[in-house]
Amino acid sequence: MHRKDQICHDDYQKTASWLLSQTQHRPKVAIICGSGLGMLADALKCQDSFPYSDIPGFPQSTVQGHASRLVFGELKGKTCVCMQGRFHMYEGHSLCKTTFPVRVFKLLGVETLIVTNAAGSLADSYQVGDIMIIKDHINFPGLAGLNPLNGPNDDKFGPRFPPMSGVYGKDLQKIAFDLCKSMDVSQFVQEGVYCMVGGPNFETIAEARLLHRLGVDAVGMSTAPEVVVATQCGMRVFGLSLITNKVVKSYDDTESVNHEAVLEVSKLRSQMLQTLVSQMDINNNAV
Ligand SMILES: O=P(O)(O)O[C@@H]1C[C@H](O)[C@@H](CO)O1
Ligand SMILES: Nc1nc2[nH]cnc2c(=O)[nH]1
Repeated sequence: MHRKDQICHDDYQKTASWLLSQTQHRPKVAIICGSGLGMLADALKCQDSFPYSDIPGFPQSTVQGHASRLVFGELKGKTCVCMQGRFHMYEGHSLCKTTFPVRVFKLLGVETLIVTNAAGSLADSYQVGDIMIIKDHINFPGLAGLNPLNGPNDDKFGPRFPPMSGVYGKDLQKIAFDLCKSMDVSQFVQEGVYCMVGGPNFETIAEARLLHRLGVDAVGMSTAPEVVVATQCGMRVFGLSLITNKVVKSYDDTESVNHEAVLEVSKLRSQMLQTLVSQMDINNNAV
């Protein structure tokens, strides 16, 4: 029995079949664009694009800075599909809806998922504008029982109890580091642990201190559910956080973060991120 908010295999298949009937592209790589990072899709050649409102079964994005389009195209010889706008739990979507596109991508034949997000830094050494290569995540909603894999397991997508160690592929991280060196931007590049919180409010100072003590380098409101679902169905995952602000950890600090500032920094660094993602040699499996 499926609960009302659960989605069955046929629902994913219907959306995938519709997309396959509308485009000749057969993507192997999917890219999810974080807040203000939608221009990553601009690098795609021979584009076919679909507003989410035209795609059967697709959720709608409600957040400023997230255009609602799925863009197919070629990137450095790879066929890609790019989400210009993701879905967040705080928008009121169930986690199944939030991650709906990832399973659709699996049915399209996608093998690698690239996730990007805007995040606030806890690590003292990070600067606004840095790019953090995600080496692992803490899924706070997941630890509290809010998991997109809850409910009856669909074995066609993967096992009931998928392991989550080594989720972010070391090979792809190394490719990214090497590329950053050759682009001469290593000084802006970090490697760290991303933590998803539910949002939509930003952190209190006590929460920020807690996350810092837990070893979190950057905090945001997305990504982990998508990565969990992609991992369960056997995709390789690579993740990037753009550090849009430093999370306030001191009661003496009078600064505070807001979404407009997040979008502003995203705009400033989106070109570098676009170059990095578009130049990554995903097919190179060298570790
Ligand atoms: O979609 P992402 O994770 O990039 O969006 C972040 C988290 C919130 O949605 C928003 C806060 O400004 O940016
Ligand atoms: N939770 C959270 N999400 C963010 N997204 C961008 N910056 C932040 C932040 O400081 N905290």
